[in-house]
Amino acid sequence: MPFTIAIDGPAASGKGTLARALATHFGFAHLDTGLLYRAVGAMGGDPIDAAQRLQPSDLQRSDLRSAEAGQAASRVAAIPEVRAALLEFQRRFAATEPGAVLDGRDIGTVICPDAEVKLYVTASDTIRARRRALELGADEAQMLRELRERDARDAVRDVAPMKPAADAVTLDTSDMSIDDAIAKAVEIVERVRA
Ligand SMILES: Nc1ncnc2c1ncn2[C@@H]1O[C@H](COP(=O)(O)OP(=O)(O)O)[C@@H](O)[C@H]1O
Ligand SMILES: Nc1ccn([C@@H]2O[C@H](COP(=O)(O)OP(=O)(O)O)[C@@H](O)[C@H]2O)c(=O)n1
Repeated sequence: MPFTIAIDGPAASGKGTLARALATHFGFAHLDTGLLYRAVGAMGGDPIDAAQRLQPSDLQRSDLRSAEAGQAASRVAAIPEVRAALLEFQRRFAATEPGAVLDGRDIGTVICPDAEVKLYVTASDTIRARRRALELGADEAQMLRELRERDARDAVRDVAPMKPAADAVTLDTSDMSIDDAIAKAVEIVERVRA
């Protein structure tokens, strides 16, 4: 039986950091599902067509981490046909790996509703903006506006909106160092695996 860890939460809350650390700690495979939407947004043209033609090599583009790519991702992510085109790949990843960590917005609610562990990672928007500004070398106030706009769009869309699954454990990392957050996440997973 595969063991799946679902990690959701708003932009720059620390999902990817925790997902990578958990994958390393437990020897699991990791899928950053945001990259799929970022790649579709960056491909240009008709987003539905882009999602249907998406190849693993499209995820290797070097421009996917930018704030602009994040905004473009959030716009194409609201299109139901784009989400439908990406769903099977994500589910298959979780089902075929003996242990898998997926991070995104709808992993615990839509992609892997039966995941053994569901984390909803949050932090205050000002702290998230500061972290992302530091990461990208960008202006903090601009990052705050960008994150708020993207979170609002992700939370209100009709299909697979960003929200915690009913059975998710919320981890607020506002006052946690990266090491503290990783230790807490490992502890939550270990409690389930025991
Ligand atoms: N607990 C934390 N304390 C300080 N910085 C953090 C923490 N968690 C993550 N970061 C940093 O914040 C930025 C965003 O984290 P990331 O894991 O990419 O978030 P997400 O995947 O949710 O967008 C990265 O630069 C990361 O190193
Ligand atoms: N499972 C997912 C993952 C990302 N996304 C969309 O893709 C965008 C980029 O996601 P991301 O996880 O790479 O963004 P960050 O949280 O790293 O800033 C999000 O703002 C969402 O609109 C989604 O809708 N569903």
